[in-house]
Amino acid sequence: MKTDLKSEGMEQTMERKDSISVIKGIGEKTQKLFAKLDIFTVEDLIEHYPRGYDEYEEIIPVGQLVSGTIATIEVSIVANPQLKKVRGLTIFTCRGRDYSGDVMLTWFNMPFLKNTIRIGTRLIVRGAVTRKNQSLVMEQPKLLSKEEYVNCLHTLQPVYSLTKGLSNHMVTKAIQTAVKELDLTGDYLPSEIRKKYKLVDYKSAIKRIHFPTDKHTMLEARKRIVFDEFFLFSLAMMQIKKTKNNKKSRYQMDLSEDCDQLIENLPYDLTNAQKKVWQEIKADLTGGMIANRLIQGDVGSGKTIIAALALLMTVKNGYQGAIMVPTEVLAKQHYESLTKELSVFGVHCILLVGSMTAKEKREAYKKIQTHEADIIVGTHALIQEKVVYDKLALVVTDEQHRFGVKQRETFLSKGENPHVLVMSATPIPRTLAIILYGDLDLSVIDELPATRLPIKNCVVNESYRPNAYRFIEKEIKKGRQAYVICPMVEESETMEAENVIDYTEKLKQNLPPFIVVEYLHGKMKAKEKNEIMERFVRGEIHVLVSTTVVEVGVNVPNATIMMIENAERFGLAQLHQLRGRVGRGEYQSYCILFSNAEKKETKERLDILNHSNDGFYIASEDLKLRGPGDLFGIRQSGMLEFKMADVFNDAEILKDASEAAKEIAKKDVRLMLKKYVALKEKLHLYAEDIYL
Ligand SMILES: Nc1ncnc2c1ncn2[C@@H]1O[C@H](COP(=O)(O)OP(=O)(O)OP(=O)(O)O)[C@@H](O)[C@H]1O
Repeated sequence: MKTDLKSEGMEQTMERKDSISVIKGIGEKTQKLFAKLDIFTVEDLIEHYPRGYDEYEEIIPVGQLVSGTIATIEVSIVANPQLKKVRGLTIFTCRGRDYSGDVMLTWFNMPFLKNTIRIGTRLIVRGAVTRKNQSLVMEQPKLLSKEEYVNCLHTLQPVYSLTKGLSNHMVTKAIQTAVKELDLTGDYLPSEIRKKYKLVDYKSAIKRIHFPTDKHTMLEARKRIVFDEFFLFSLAMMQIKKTKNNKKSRYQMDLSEDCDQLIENLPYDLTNAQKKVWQEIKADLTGGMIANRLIQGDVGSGKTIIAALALLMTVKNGYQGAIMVPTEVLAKQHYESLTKELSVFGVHCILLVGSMTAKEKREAYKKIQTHEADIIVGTHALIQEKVVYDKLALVVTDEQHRFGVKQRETFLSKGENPHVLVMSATPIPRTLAIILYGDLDLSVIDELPATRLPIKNCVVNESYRPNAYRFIEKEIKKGRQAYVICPMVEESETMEAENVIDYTEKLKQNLPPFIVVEYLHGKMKAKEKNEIMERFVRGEIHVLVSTTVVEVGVNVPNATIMMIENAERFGLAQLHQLRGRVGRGEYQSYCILFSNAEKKETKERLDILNHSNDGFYIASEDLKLRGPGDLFGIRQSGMLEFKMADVFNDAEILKDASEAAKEIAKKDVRLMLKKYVALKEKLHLYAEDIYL
């Protein structure tokens, strides 16, 4: 019926949940384009916030145009425009002039302009200025009517994320219509919270974030939106914690002497931090409630043995356990170390990864279903539909930030509410972790094994290269191994692969022939990667040249050198992760950071790594220097994806929002009170978005 109303031009009220097709001008084709941006409903559309703003400037004389800037000019067309066709592209060119000079104006694929732009036409145009063959050019400038120009002057024009075929103008127009026609009154955020935290109402926030009159109103709108994102997130986490975590577990366990025996068998003593965390986990598993715990610990702090202990306890209680990791290389490694450590206790581990043959997989499924397998180690393959577990009581996920909440949830649905341990080496401060992982209890391994020698670091330039090669040679002669992280190539994985191969060849020429050098890159098949990694683990490869695929979690304690090319191109947290691949054993380890960058800031940044081996410290320093950026890889996480909020930059708002959520949760976590009806509905939609 809605379409009829639209065609008849009758008054209609748009609903947030309506498809965007109710908006005038959005046909099937445009709808598909919006879908590429994950915009399906009117609500999605109004929550497609600008990624920035364009500030329109005063008209300037052509004589003042500077190449590389954006400017607005008013010119007369002084020669007959030209319309050319070049390889299917129509190019419309004309010469504009004002009292101070000439500029060429060019438009692509807009042949119809010839009907409106002729010799003598006066135009106001805005666009990027470049210089081509000595003349100034504006390509594809925006044509503005006098009225538009006056309206836009000194305002902030929204700039949106787009997709091919969808222009900023189209998105702006659609949002303008939605904001006009949608009833935005009726704020879901309780008024007492708005008052307490000095937040503008929802309607103003939406209007002003898209079409702000000035910076101040935009910032006010932004504050409200960021607050909402954090608030809904925190409240959702609190609900989960209340409803899911406070449930009785059907897998209440007893302590097992075998765990003590495993600790006895280790060639080292657990650190106090490891002991403390193990106590916490034992209390969880024997406590009768479903455990959901995040184990946070710096690289190399020894999280794996904690996972092994928990899995052993699970198996000794007659249940199955699973551990899911982000890469096959890592899965294989965990599989091998668990098999080695646990087979003496009669535990049967199996591996399940994507690269296995259909037959191998079928066998694995069978072993899982019949409980012949006690512990299943694998990648995403573990959550395939075909996998049927038998009494899956514990799920360990490694490096949680690589998995979204959705994947975690799918995994959970495989068992009957198993206990969950999430291992993370992401160095976020405890205060922040408590909020962001609000649905999990938190344990921190804040101590490295005492036997570890601190890694020796150096930041060097090209002139040090021969020394670096000799140093690698010396270490290898002592029986050690080295990682070399290749310069980054951003264009494509294929180019990256070629680059690694070329680089390896060059490196071989610079090292004596007895040194075995191999490479690893993202384009290689999982099987090939595994083979290389296995040979490296066995010590058959001395130097492993790699892209950052080695970053996550591999453990080869015999490797003592990490040499990183173009270190300035990496974030500090990533460099810290890479460096964490060495210094994992009893030998003195070294990290050589190559950088030819001259910039003072770059040097300062790398210097932080040079002087500290503490992930938390490095992260906080990097934050000060660079701002949040993608520092912790947190943006990749499904869980911490906010449309506008930034967990680091907006930490203050995050604190307030979580406080506000706590206040409500304390009184009425399920939002049963009448005054929370709108909030409940909003939260429901939000939660659907992040969990389903
Ligand atoms: N208490 C300890 N004393 C000495 N060595 C230990 C101790 N705990 C673990 N290790 C060893 O330290 C190395 C690193 O441990 P592990 O692989 O568990 O680190 P991790 O915390 O998972 O680090 P990452 O996040 O980098 O993967 C392993 O070789 C492990 O055997």
